[in-house]
Amino acid sequence: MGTPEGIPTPLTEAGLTGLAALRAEPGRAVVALDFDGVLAPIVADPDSARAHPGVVPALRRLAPLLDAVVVVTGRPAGLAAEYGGFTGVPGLEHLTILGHYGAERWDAQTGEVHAPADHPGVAALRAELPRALERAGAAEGTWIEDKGRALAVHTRRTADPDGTLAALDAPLRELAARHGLAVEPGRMVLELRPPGVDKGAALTAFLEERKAAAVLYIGDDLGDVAAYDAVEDLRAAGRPGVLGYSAPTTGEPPLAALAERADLVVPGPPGVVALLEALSAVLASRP
Ligand SMILES: O=P(O)(O)OC[C@H]1O[C@H](O[C@H]2O[C@H](CO)[C@@H](O)[C@H](O)[C@H]2O)[C@H](O)[C@@H](O)[C@@H]1O
Repeated sequence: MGTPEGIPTPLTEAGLTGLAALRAEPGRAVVALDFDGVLAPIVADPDSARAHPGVVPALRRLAPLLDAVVVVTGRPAGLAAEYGGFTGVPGLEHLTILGHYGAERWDAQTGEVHAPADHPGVAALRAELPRALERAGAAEGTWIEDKGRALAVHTRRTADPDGTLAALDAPLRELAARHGLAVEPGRMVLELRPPGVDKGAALTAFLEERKAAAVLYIGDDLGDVAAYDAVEDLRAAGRPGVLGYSAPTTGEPPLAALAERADLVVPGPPGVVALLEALSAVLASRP
């Protein structure tokens, strides 16, 4: 079910209120988007992930109608800018990327990444992780993604991705704790990263900075739960928001932690693009 303009009808009162607020005052609204699984289709090799071809055209139309568009991702901010195709794009001059769960920030206007100093635990972990995975009996196909200021252990390419992930959970948590790092679980991945940031805090700070009157957030993975919490906190404080969920199109089951809370569900990145296009058409035709 959707509106005549092609925007899915929010399933909840809070979502209806949030969408109405965004439509009433788009110039004071922020659209916040996760990268992998929302803007970029999920693929086996994270280095091959690229934004869906419809993303940049859709954002070019939408961004000038809003206060801001922000990408909130676990990726390094500069890498998300590159894989998204967001650099030097007319219409996206004000795009912001909050990378590494908010530790890094990239602004299209400068093309610069702002980041804190490296956490010393990551270098120590880098030296120890391959042996630790061997000791834990990690299944063939388990591999390490070196993200610079974090390390992610992927199991998607093993024979039993969920079983391998479950078996690695305890040893990786022990290892992370020993190096003063946090564990960030995701789709067939456990990331060991510096603590102290999450997508919720990053989103809240960005919305404060923009003095945003309404927000639409779209996520797909466990890292987005903190952003959902942040939007719900803002809603409780009287600031409208819409929670969007980009559901898997690859045969994976939906993630209950988001699917059960979402106001809007769309089918993966193609569904996100369709939503962004419908939204920009509606906003552009306002009297
Ligand atoms: O916050 P996000 O933008 O969703 O990034 C979170 C993690 O995404 C990546 O992993 C996921 O996407 C991969 C590419 O499609 C896929 O192979 C993997 O199974 C997914 O978990 C990325 O590799 C991680 O570094 C990010 O933390």
